[in-house]
Amino acid sequence: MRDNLPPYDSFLLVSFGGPEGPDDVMPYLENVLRGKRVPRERMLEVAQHYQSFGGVSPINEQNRQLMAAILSEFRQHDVDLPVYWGNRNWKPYFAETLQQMKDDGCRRAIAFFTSMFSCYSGCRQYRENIAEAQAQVGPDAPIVEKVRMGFNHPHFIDTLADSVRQAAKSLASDHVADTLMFTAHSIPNSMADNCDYVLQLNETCRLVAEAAGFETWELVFQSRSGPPQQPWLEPDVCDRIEQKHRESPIGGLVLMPVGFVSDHMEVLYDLDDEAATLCKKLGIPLARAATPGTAPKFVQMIRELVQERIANSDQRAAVGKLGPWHDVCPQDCCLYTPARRPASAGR
Ligand SMILES: C=CC1=C(C)c2cc3[nH]c(cc4nc(cc5[nH]c(cc1n2)c(C)c5CCC(=O)O)C(CCC(=O)O)=C4C)c(C)c3C=C
Ligand SMILES: [Fe+2]
Ligand SMILES: [Fe+2]
Repeated sequence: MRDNLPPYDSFLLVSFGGPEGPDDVMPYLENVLRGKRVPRERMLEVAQHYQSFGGVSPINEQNRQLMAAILSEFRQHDVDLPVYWGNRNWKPYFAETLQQMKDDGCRRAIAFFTSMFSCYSGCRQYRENIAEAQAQVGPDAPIVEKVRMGFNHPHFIDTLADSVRQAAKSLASDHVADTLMFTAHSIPNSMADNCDYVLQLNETCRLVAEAAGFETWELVFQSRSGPPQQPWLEPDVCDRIEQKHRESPIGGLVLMPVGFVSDHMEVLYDLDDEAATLCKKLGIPLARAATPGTAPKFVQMIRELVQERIANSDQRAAVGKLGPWHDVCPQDCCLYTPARRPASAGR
């Protein structure tokens, strides 16, 4: 069956999407939270975060810039694929992008998801979304195959380590960066139980800390949205900063948003506003490390993940203990209870 597949003829950037004006905020959040157990008060609270930035999330502009950087990287390295972009929660939605790709004659795409760690939200849900979009477009919809997770790719580790070193340096003139905390999106424990999210995050943090010259580090979580009675991954970033500072005063804190590839609203609000306000109150010097954005090594990683897939190469760059992650997700990959429809298309 795989032997009869058409050659790869396109690249698809798969992302989350964000509102582009005040009227978009509520419909966007309704999309994000569909099927999720999140109290309405939390939804309204998050709506205020977006409204305080004029209702515009920077994520879409960041993805446009990432697309341009990927296209330029492809051109410089003879990767002859057109670049497309689709989102789960805002325009351009996957169905319109796949329709456009079909109209342009694309039959088989390689996809990069803007999630570096495996969980329902960052892996399986995207594959389900793509399968639904393919069903809408019809039998000639392009096949979509994702590249493997890049959490332990050497260029990703280098990108984050550069960023941690840079942040530590920005503190160094009058304060010593003695504390390194990595933050990732909290998820329900019941979601974390069925995937390798925490395993992969710990491995990335360990590798980045080592490369950046930190002997100790901690992984903490942010942007929790569940009801109080539902256990989500902890500790929360602000709780942990406060607790750690009480145990032994922090001389200088580097916060690295390891779980996010660009400075979107959850980074700007939960870290640059909330965590920064807390640090100011406690007198803790803080440097927030930059997310990858369009960093050249990050874009190079995306290009190399695409090339290894096209070449069907057995050379798979990966550092650390876990080895290169799977190209094709197994049937039960990143399941989330209550059980959902199997994601059989959008491999
Ligand atoms: C049950 C899990 C999650 C809920 C509920 C949730 C609510 C929620 N999320 C955002 C905005 C963003 N989330 C992003 C990433 C992200 N979200 C979850 C899980 C839940 N979010 C995970 C595991 C992740 C990381 C993996 C991924 O899908 O990317 C992002 C960043 C997306 C990106 O491409 O960088 C945003 C933005 C809101 C507003 C929200 C509602 C309260
Ligand atoms: Fe989220
Ligand atoms: Fe997966």
